[in-house]
Amino acid sequence: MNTADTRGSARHGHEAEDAFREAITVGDGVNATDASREAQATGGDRYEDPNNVPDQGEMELAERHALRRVQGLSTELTDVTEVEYRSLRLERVVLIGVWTRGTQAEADNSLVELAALSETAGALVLEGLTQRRSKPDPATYVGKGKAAELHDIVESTGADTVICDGELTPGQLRQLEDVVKVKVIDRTALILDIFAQHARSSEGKAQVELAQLNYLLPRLRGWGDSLSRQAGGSGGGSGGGVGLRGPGETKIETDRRRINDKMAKLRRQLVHMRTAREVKRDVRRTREVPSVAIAGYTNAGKSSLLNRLTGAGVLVENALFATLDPTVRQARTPDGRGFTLSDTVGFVRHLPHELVEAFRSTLEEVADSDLIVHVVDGSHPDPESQISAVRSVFADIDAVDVPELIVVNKVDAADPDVLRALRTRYPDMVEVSARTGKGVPDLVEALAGALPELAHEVRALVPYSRGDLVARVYEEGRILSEEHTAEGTALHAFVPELLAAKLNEYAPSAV
Ligand SMILES: Nc1nc2c(ncn2[C@@H]2O[C@H](COP(=O)(O)OP(=O)(O)OP(=O)(O)O)[C@@H](O)[C@H]2O)c(=O)[nH]1
Ligand SMILES: [Mg+2]
Repeated sequence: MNTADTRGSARHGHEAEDAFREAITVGDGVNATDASREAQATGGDRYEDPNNVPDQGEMELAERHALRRVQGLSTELTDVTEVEYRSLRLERVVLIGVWTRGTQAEADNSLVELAALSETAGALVLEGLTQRRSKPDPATYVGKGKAAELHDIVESTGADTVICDGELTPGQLRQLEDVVKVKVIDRTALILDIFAQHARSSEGKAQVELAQLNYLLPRLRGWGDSLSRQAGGSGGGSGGGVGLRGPGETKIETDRRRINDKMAKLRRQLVHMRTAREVKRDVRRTREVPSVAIAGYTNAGKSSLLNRLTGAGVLVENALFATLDPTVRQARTPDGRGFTLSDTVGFVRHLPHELVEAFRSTLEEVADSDLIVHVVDGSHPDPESQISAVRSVFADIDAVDVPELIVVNKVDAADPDVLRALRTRYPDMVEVSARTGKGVPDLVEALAGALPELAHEVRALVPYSRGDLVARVYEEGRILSEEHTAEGTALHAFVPELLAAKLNEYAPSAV
């Protein structure tokens, strides 16, 4: 379709003065399936500082790019049965982003990511549009004239939902809906929806539902009056479509107090679940086996890497947020030292704060670990922006003191220039491909080297009745020598503190 230019120049009289700073970009015909997802990039942090007005030159340049289509955004359907299947349960969506700063490429990349998120949620992406503005319109997010254009696009494509690339106020959602006449959801609701679909454990489901209710509460009034929203299934079902799964309209109709009651109940349940998980973790702690958390941007290949390292059989999917429930696996260094490796939920730019709050206890496992393996998608055009998004979550959950090992994955598909830039920036990084296995031995070595030091060197003669202690030295320590004598096992080893104290009972005069 090449109607972009005509759409772009269709200015509305009342906003003529805004004309130069409102350039709407229209995207279509783009495939946000595998190819573009692999090519996706992350844009700048566009909503963090709405007062940061880009300079005039940038804006003028933007004007020249008016009505640029963002390529690669619409869902490609490969066969007819897929079309039928999707039309039953998927929504047809138009994406819209307000681009306040950064480059055109960043703005486009951000919309590509939004398309990937939308598809992960099960939507069919018809168009992607960005508008250049100094800040989002306080009433309708995009400017009034552009909202009217958006309405025309929605009508001509037959879309039933508009997804905005930001967090909108309840008022903005309602007013934009009034103009475009279809359901409008924002990035936060979209991410919550994906989490609702993917949560498996009861803790994960409770966390997501709490986050959804928290999001819903201030929006109760704005939603559901002018448009008839489908009722969502309760508790993370799949009934309501994008943005409406989970609490859904049944809850909208109930009063705030019931929602608050429900939230209080969920919080209580979560405290119990958390206690159970902490007990398990404490058991691991007393064994003094170091814990390594695999963290990183969503789709970076964390689960693939865990599988590669341990053969764990963890779900790998080219979808965002495939993993929501932490998986813990046992692993061993080449010299036999045991440690745990845990897979975690992926991070994303502007992770809704409701979710960071809800997932705090899960994320705290990252903060409590002895080492963070920060997996980076080397095949992404702009991995640095993903690294900084992930690090800002580390800061949120107080994980900044945990040693971090940067592991650049997907080197088989990475651009050599991108890798070169990363190497300069992170000289200690390890390069791997979970797919081909390349670099994995280096990673294992780097991991072994980065585990906390075994500070205690002990010599002990452990009686054969205490075979359990010898087993623990195998598990938690590093054995330098071992000899079976008449009185017991003579050991010379490096071990962690608690174990050293126990072994000292059998040391050292006899050795
Ligand atoms: N080319 C290439 N693709 C990879 C590699 N590692 C993983 N992938 C692909 O990247 C996609 C995401 O992999 P996952 O392991 O699910 O990523 P994740 O980080 O666990 O993702 P979430 O759990 O969704 O946050 C899948 O399609 C993998 O097949 C690699 O080394 N090279
Ligand atoms: Mg995963």
